[in-house]
Amino acid sequence: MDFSKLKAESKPTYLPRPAQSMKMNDPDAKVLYQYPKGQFKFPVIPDRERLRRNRQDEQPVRTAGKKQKAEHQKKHETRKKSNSASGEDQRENKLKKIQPSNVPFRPTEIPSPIYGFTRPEKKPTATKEAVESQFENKISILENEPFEIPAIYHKNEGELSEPNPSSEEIETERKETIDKTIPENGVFSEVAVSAQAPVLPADTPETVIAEAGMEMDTKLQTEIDAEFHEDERAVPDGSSFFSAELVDIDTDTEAVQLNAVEENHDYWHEESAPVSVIEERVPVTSGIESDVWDEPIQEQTEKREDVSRKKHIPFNVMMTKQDRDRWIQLQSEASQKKSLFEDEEAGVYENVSTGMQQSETITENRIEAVSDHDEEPPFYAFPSIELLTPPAYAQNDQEWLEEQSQLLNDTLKNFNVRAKVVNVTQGPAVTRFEVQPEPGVKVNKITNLTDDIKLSLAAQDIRMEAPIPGKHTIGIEIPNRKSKPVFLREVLDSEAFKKDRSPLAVALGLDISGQPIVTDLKKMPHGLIAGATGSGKSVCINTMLISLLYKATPQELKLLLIDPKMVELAPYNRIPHLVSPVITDVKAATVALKWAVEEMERRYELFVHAGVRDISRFNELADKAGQYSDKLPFIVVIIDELADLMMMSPADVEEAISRIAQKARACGIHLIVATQRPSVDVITGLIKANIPTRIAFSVSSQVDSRTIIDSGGAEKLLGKGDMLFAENGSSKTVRLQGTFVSDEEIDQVVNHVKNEQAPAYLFEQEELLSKAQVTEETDELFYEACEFAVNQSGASASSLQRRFHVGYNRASRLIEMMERQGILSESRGSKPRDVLISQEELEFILETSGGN
Ligand SMILES: Nc1ncnc2c1ncn2[C@@H]1O[C@H](COP(=O)(O)OP(=O)(O)OP(=O)(O)O)[C@@H](O)[C@H]1O
Repeated sequence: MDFSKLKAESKPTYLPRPAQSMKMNDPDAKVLYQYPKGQFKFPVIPDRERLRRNRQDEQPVRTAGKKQKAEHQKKHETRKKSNSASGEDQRENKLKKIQPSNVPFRPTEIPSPIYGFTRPEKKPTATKEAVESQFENKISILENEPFEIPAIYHKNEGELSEPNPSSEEIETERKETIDKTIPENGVFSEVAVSAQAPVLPADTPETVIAEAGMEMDTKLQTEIDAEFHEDERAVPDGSSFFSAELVDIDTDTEAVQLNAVEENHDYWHEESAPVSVIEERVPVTSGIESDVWDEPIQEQTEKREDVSRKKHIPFNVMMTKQDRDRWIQLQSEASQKKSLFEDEEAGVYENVSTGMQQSETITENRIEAVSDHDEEPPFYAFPSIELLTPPAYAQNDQEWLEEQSQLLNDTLKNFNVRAKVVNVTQGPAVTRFEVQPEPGVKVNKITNLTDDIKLSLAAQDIRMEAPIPGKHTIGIEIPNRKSKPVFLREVLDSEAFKKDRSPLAVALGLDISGQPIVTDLKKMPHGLIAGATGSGKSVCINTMLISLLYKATPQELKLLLIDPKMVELAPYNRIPHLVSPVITDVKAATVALKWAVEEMERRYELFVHAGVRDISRFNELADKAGQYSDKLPFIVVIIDELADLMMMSPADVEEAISRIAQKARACGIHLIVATQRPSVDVITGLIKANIPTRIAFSVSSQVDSRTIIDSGGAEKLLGKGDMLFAENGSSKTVRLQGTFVSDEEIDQVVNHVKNEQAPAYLFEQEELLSKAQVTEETDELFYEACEFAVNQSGASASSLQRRFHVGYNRASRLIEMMERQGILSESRGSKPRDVLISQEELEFILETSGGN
C-alpha cells in the first residue's frame, strides 16, 4: 500500500472498501485517520467564561473557593466528556456545540437519582427571603435546645435582614468577631473561624452554597470535637453530648441547605462568576491578619474546600447508610460518655465496695441486711473441743494379727500360690495384710482366692486391693475382731485439722493406717454421699456439720439444710449459721434450691462488677477496703435424702442441683447430697457428672457401687461408717472409717453455738411454701382468661379452649382457678358459670396483682 498518497489527503477519510474485498475479508485492509487541515478551528471560549478567567488572573491570591470551583469545572467537563460518545460524527457534533451561538444555554436533563425524569416542579430559586427563612428555621431549632446558642447565630439573623453590607462593613465586623473569639494565648478557635462564613451576603445562590459549606464546617468541627476531645467528659450534659445534638440538628439543616443547592443546580453550572466575587472577598476580609492568622484561616478554607468537594458528589440529600451508621455511632458514643460520666459521678469504679453497692440495686442483697455495714464482725467463740467425747484407744491386738498372718500364708501355700504377707496395718475397723507375690505369680491367682481366704480366715467379709496403688503388694482387708469407733474429737484434735485454715475443712475419719483424713469442701467442691440404710450417711453429715461449726463463724458460713426425713438435722435449728430453719418440706426444698441458684447468679453479678473471679478474691478486696459486712459468706447446701426430693419434682430439683453443681464453686456455694438409693433415677447422669467428690458407704450390690464411685467395692464395706472416699474426680478410692458423733455431742456443740449468736434467717419455710403455692397456681393465661370471662359475662372450659387454643386440662384448671379466686361461680351442671365480679373489680385485681 502506498502511504505517500495517503499523506497527501487533506481531510480525514475512511478508505473506501470495495464490496468485493469485504467479502474476501482482506487481512491487509486498514482504517487510517488524519488530523484535519486548513478548515480546522479551535473551540472558542464563550465571552462570559473569558471574562471570568481574566478576573481570576487578576486575582493575586488563590482562595479555597477557587480551588473548589476549578475542581467543580473539571468534574463538569469530565462528565460532559464521558457523556459524549466516541466517533467522528460525535466529535463533529461536539465541535459544533462548543462554537458560540445565540441559542440560550439549556442544561442537559440528567435523571435524578430520586425522581428520575419526573422531578417535582421546581420551586422558585432560593431568594434572599428563602435563605432568611431557612436561617430563621435553624435559629428557632437551636433556640429550642437546652444549650446555649452561639451568639453568632443571632448575629447572622440580623445581618441577613440587612441589604448587602459593604465590604468595609463586613471587614470591620469580621475583625470584631475575630477579636472576640481569639483566646489570649493566641490559639485560634476553630469554631470562631467557622462561624465567619455567614457574614457573607445572602442575596445570591452562591451565598446559599457558601452557607451550606459553613454548615458543613460547623458539622465537621463538632465531629472533630467529638472525636478528638473524647477525654473531655467532665461536663454533666457533656460537650460531647452537645456535639452529638448539634450534629443532629446540623444534619437536618444541612439537608435543607442542600435542597436549596440542588434547586439552584442550574446556577451552579451556568453562572459561576458570582462565586468568584464571594471568593475574592475572603482574602480581603482576611487581609488584616498577620502570620499567626494565616494558618488557621488557611486550614479553615481548606476544610471548606473539602466540604464543598464532598458536597459536589451527592445530589441525593437522603441520609445514606454510612451517614446513618456514623450518626448512630456518634449518638451512641455521646450517650456512652454520658452514662460513663454518671457512673463515675456515682463512684461505681472507685473500689470494690462501691461496686458491690451498685450491684445491690440489681438484686436484693438479703445477706447484707444481716450484718451492719463497715463494722467489725460480731465476736464468735468457737465451741470447745471438750464438748466432744474423747477418743477411744484400742488395745493392741498383736497376737490376733500374727495369727491371721500365719493363716493367710498357709492358705496361699495350700493353693500353690507363691506369695507371703510382708506387712500388716491395723485401722480402726479393718486390718490390711499386704501380700507380695513371688516373680511369675499372676495377681489374679490371688484375687481368685477371695472366697477361699474368707473361708479359711473365717472373716465376715474381705476386700482385696490388687495391687495397692504405688506398691508391689496386694492388699487384703479383713475386718477387725473388735472395731474401734472413731470419735470426732480424735480427728478435730489432729494436726491435720488444726492446721487447715479453710473455714470449710471437715473431718471425715481415719484411713486404714489410722491417719486422720480431713477434706476441704472448697476443694470438693460438691459431694455425693450414698449408701444403704444404716450405713452411716447421716452420721457422716453430722460430723461434717459439727466440724464446720468448729471452723467457721456464722459470718463466714451459711448453711441451707434440707432434711426430708425431718429428724436427722432437726437439732441444728436456730443456730446462727442457718439461712432458714431446717427445711423438711419437699416443695419448700425445691423453692429453696431455686433460691440458691438465684443467689449464685447474684454473686456472679457482684463478681463482674467488682472485677474478680471468685469469692476468696472478692472477700480479700472487701477485707482490704474494711467493708467486712460486704464479705460474702460461703453457703453449704446439704440435702439429706435426695431420693425424696427427686420423687416430688424431679425436673426442678435436677435442674437446680445441676446448675449449682456446674458453676457454684467459684461463688462459694457448695452442695452435699446424700441418698439411700443410688439408682440412676435419683443420681441422674447430669447430677453425677457435676458432683465430682463421692463417698460410698456400704451398698447391697456392685451395680450400686458402680453408680456411686464408678467401680465396685462398696458392696464389700462393713457399714457403720466404713466408707470409700473418692476425692474430686479421682478414680482411686480410699477406705476410711468415718468419724462418729453422738447426739449428746451434737446437742452440746449446737447449744454453745446458739448461745453465741441469734439466728438471722433470710426466709422461713412457710414463705417458701407460699411461694411454691403461687408458682404452682400461676398460669400465664390466667389474667387473660379472667378478662375474657368478664367480657363475655361467663366462661366455660370449652370456650377457653376455643379462645386460647389450649387443651381441656389447662382450660378446666383455669376455670377452677377463677372459681377459687371468686371470679366465676361454681359449676351449675350444663349451664355456663356466672361472672361474680365487675369490669372495675377485674381492673383492680389486675392492677394489684400486676397482671395486665
Ligand atoms: N462412723 C460410725 N462409727 C460408728 N458407728 C456408726 C458410724 N456411722 C454410723 N454408725 C452407726 O450406724 C447407725 C446408722 O447410721 P446412720 O443413721 O448414719 O445411717 P444412715 O445411712 O443415715 O441410714 P438411713 O439412711 O436409714 O438414715 C448409727 O446409729 C450408728 O450407730
